Amino acid sequence: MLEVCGLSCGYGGTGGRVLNGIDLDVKAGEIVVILGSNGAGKSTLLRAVIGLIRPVHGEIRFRGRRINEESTDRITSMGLVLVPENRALFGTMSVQENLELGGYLRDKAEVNETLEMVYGLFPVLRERKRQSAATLSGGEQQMLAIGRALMTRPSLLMLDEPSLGLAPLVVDEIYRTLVELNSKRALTLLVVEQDVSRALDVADRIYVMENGRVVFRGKPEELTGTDILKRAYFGSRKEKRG
Ligand SMILES: Nc1ncnc2c1ncn2[C@@H]1O[C@H](COP(=O)(O)OP(=O)(O)OP(=O)(O)O)[C@@H](O)[C@H]1O
Repeated sequence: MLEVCGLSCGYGGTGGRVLNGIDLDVKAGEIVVILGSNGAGKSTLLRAVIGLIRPVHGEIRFRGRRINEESTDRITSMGLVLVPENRALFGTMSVQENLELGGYLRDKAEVNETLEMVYGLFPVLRERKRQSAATLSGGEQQMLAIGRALMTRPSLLMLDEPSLGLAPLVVDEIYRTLVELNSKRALTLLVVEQDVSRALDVADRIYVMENGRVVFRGKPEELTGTDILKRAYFGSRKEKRG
C-alpha cells in the first residue's frame, strides 16, 4: 500500500539532511509501528510521506502511484492521512465543527454517516460536540484529532505518537479503538510510538530508526532478545550528551 524507497530529506535544503536512505513498506491491513529515540527522524518521515517535506532522493508510492510531488491535500484525498503529534485542532471551534472540517471533501450524507461512525467510536465526543476543542482534556483532544482524520475516510492512517502525555487508561482506550478500526474496518495503520511495550503489543511489524536510518525491520518477536532497542534509545542519548 505504501512504499518508501531510498528516501532522503531534511529541513532547509540539502544542508539539513535528517533522513538518509529510508526503505519502508506498509501492506494493506497491517499495523506497522516505528520506534526510535527523540530526534531519530520518525516525525520527519511521516511529514515527508504526507507531502509536507519534499524528498531530496528516493521515491514514495501510495497504492502504486508516485506521490513525491503531490500536495498534502491531494495525498489526503487519495486516502492517506496523518494525525500529527501536536494534533493541529482548531481550538476555538467546536468538536463537531472540527470533525465537519475533516469531511470537507465529502458530500453531506457521507459526512453525516461518518460523523455517526466517529461518535460511535468515541462517545465522549458526542457528549462534547458543542464544546470548543480547546476545552477538552488531552485524551479527548487526541480522540478528536483521530476522529477528524477518520472523517476523510482514509485507507491508511498515520499517527505520530498518539499516546504522548496521556494517562495509561486513555491510551488503552485509544489503542483499543485503533485496533478495532484495523480489524473490523480494514484500516491500515502506520504509527510512531515511544511506548515500546505498547508497540510490541499491537504491531504486525516494527521498524526501529536511529539517526535518520532504519536499523531494524521485522516482527515484534524478532526484536526481543536483541539489544537493538537499547542501542537505538540509550546509544543515541549517550551521543547527545557527548
Ligand atoms: N521544522 C524543523 N526544522 C529544522 N529541523 C527540524 C525540524 N523538525 C525536526 N527537525 C530536526 O530533525 C531531526 C529529526 O526530528 P524528528 O522530529 O523527525 O525526530 P523524531 O524521531 O520524530 O523525534 P521526536 O520523538 O522528538 O519527535 C532532529 O534533529 C530535529 O531537530
